[in-house]
Amino acid sequence: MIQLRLVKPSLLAPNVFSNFSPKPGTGFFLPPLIAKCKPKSQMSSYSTSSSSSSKLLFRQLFEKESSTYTYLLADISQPDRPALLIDPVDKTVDRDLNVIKELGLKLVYAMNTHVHADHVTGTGLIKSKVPGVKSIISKESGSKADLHVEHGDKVSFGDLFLEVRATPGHTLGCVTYVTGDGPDQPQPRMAFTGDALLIRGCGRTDFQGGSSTQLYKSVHSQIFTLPKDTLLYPAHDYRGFTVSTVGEEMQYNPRLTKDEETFKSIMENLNLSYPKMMDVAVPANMVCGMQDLHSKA
Ligand SMILES: N[C@@H](CCC(=O)N[C@@H](CSS)C(=O)NCC(=O)O)C(=O)O
Repeated sequence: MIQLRLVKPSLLAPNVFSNFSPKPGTGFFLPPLIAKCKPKSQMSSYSTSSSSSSKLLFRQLFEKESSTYTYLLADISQPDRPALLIDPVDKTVDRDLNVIKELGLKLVYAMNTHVHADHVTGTGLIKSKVPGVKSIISKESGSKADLHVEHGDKVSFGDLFLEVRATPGHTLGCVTYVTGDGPDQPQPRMAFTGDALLIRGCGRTDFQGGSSTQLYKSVHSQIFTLPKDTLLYPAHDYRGFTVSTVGEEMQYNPRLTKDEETFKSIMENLNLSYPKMMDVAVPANMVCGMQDLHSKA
């Protein structure tokens, strides 16, 4: 297995938006499937067709109580068909694990885009049911997990990989996972935006270290700089949308197409009530769904 070089986390610039590339510094080695990469900004024409790669198996799964999307990705060109889940929900873990079994996949990672406030992550349950699966969340989230990622890291599964882009604003530790840029990676690219960017909307910024200024800057610098045909897959949708593109949201997003001051005013006046599950979900998600295990320890 190839060992990939990492930049020491402490050497990364605190403001990732002024300079996307990780700063050069002393390298060290971490678990081999997570490494630093340097994304390229590209522009191209866009369409709404789905992404294709002979290697990628992709499923979008839905949990209806919290209107959450969970994403399953696997490299089916590999004999062991390594797979990962992005934003699994505790209530739908059995369904998701059953699909993984039916498709003959080997689940390697259960990842979160951020500390969710409206539902409990499925990561903890998955780990208790499938030995060997590693939980992943951003270091910036302050949450406990097996592996912590930072802006610029790369999460590999088989020949495919996801690039980590910091997209704070909904919470401080929000990240967007973007499929790789390169030969054999899915085209168009796919971005799993968590609650940073929703289809024709965005995540609220009124709790958990949220900031409308940060959200505006991070979406513009880390998502809207992706190729326009990049497919956008959010963590939630409340109106029945399933997918969008960078080009579409740059043109039609009713919040993020505005100037920064107007955006801030929109966000200050959303008047949303707090998520019903917030008091249960946040503490559980700060330990990546391992609350029962930790309380018994
Ligand atoms: N009613 C739901 C919570 C709805 C909500 O607040 N959604 C969040 C993402 S989950 S924390 C959000 O950012 N919404 C933005 C928007 O514009 O709707 C519940 O009680 O769980």
